[in-house]
Amino acid sequence: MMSKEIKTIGVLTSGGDAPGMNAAIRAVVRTALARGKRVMGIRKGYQGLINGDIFEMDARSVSDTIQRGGTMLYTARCIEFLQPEVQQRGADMCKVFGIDGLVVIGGDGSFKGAGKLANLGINTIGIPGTIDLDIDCTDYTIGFDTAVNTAMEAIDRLRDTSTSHERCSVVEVMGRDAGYIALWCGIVNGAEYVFLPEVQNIKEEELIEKILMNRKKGKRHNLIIMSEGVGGSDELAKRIEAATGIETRATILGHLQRGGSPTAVDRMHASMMGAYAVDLLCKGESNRVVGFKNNTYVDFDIDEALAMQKDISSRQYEVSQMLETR
Ligand SMILES: Nc1ncnc2c1ncn2[C@@H]1O[C@H](COP(=O)(O)OP(=O)(O)OP(=O)(O)O)[C@@H](O)[C@H]1O
Ligand SMILES: O=P(O)(O)OC[C@H]1O[C@](O)(CO)[C@@H](O)[C@@H]1O
Ligand SMILES: [Mg+2]
Repeated sequence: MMSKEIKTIGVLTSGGDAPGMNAAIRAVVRTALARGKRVMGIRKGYQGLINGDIFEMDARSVSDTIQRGGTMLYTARCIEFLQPEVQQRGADMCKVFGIDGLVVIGGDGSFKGAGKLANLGINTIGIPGTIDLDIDCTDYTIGFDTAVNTAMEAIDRLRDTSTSHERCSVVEVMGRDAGYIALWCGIVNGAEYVFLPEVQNIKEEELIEKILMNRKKGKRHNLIIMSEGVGGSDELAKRIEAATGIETRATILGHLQRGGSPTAVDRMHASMMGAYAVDLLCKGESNRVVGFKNNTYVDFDIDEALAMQKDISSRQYEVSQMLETR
């Protein structure tokens, strides 16, 4: 059977924003126009889709956006979209606006929504846009590089003040279920200890012991990095201070990690993935997620991609432990 020819491509961003989403939107819009398609921008993720917050885009709509953080299409976590009747409303709204192909830029939750629309007859393609790096079918997710560099620079600054006061710092970085930002910062900021949601055997006594040993060795500063998913940085700081007598401060970096101008790495992956997604739609594909594996752009069935479970790199974790102060 001949696959239907896509005439109008919609694009939306969903879930947490990520630096590089604008570069991905720009690539979708300009590639689609280059392939002779109409493009419709959908504001506020699935919320805007069901509300019909949809407008036509041209090449100029994405001018001066490649260097900007956030998403020019806005984003949302639309809880209603978990309901089948609301998903049907989304598919109907696509038809009202003539959208027969849809690119969804977001994380794993957003891909579940895209899968539902694909089952309702809208050709959909997902592009991994999340600072969390928590999608297994791809080695890269748009936003991670910018976010981890932002966290690294912030932690370098904390080290200056912490060392001057001979304090211990507990820093909480983003990652609800995923420890990638924490693990990377553990290595690139030279932390004494990292707490990750993927590693359950937290040994607080070992950490206290290490801080006391470090003080004996003349070390003036200790850095402990914790993923948001582990949580409790304030309480941990209080327990460390009580057990060691060393002044300890907790800092939660929070949403500042999601903002800022995207790095070259993010702009490049976003541009390549955006173009790849449109080409998949032009080939009649649907229910696919774009990935970057072994230095090549690839695509996977959404359901297969969602069934894959991403774990942290055991080698990176091993190296982070080896490089801690001994
Ligand atoms: N099971 C589902 N069925 C339909 N839609 C879903 C489903 N799960 C999530 N979505 C839609 O996708 C949106 C974004 O999902 P979620 O909040 O999990 O973020 P995400 O895309 O995983 O991104 P990130 O984790 O980086 O913030 C949800 O608010 C909802 O609109
Ligand atoms: O912006 P919100 O809704 O507070 O979500 C925060 C979550 O989003 C993420 O930043 C991913 O987008 C997670 O690291 C974090 O747990
Ligand atoms: Mg997610």
